[in-house]
Amino acid sequence: VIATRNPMFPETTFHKYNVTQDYRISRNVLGVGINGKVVECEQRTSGAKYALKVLRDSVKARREVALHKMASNHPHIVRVLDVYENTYNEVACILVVMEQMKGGELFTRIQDRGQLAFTEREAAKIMYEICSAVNHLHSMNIAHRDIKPENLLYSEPGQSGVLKLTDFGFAKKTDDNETQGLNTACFTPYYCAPEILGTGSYDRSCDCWSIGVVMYILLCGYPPFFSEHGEAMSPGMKSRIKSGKYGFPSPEWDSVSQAAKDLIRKLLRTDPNERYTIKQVMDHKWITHYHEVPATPLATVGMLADQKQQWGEMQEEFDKTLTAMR
Ligand SMILES: c1cc2nc(N[C@H]3CCCNC3)c3c(n2n1)NCC3
Repeated sequence: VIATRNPMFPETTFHKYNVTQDYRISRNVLGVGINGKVVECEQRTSGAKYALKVLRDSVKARREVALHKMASNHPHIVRVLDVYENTYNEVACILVVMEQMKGGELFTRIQDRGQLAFTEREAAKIMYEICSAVNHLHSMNIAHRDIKPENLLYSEPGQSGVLKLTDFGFAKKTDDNETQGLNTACFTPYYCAPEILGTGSYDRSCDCWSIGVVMYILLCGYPPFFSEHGEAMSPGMKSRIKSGKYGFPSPEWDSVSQAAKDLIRKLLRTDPNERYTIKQVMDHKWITHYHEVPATPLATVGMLADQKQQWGEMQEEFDKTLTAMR
């Protein structure tokens, strides 16, 4: 069957025939996102298991799928195998077949380590993997804009698992079209104020903020910004984020390296223009020389277990801040 060309995203072709011709869809729901659910499916020819995401057809769904598929040929981004445009109970749907992530979420994996200490060097390796995925996206002018713990999954349980980024529901192209428009012959950009030219990099900078928050949680087991008594996005929390108020409290941060704290300071800058770009992160020795980072045991495993009941609130606050930044 020939996959037809899709005018919306010329480089992405969606199969028009029914996904059930190629895959048996199981009832086993793997996960639920705000823009669709993920169920297990089995490829009929090979019997191999995959993850299927069902989205109602829309411009937003097509953008998500096109950007994810464009970016998915990276070792730390969930691979997209096939995309279908089907009608399902008379509703137009987009169905994405992806590799199935069977190793659970990043922080669940760390929490379940029990007695085996989680070290700063392991945190640095994890950050290197996440940053390489983000570097790949930003070099394609794609901003993910939803980098958070539940979108960082392991491919397999146990040591063979590879950490990957998923969920492109908020991703967007950042080569901002107005600059393209302004590059036409009649316009001489060098007289133009910077804010007119735009750099389209504000979206990318929210990915670097997320990286800073994930790195902070990896190193201590709790988030840098939290509201008093857990109410969602309290005024105090909003001003703290704007003021960038957070610390490296004793004793859990005392043994963390200066290089790690330096990188966090560069990522959790409230002014997006001052915040490190992913290029600068990939030049930071704590990331590129992660194998030389001290293997100091961290308080993370114990703290994640103690903060278990606050974890849901932390995720909600992460979401509220991402929403505010997008
Ligand atoms: C590929 C994609 C995917 N997404 C998943 N879950 C999503 C749900 C929405 C938030 N992000 C993660 C799960 C998976 N997979 N596998 N396996 C278990 C759960």
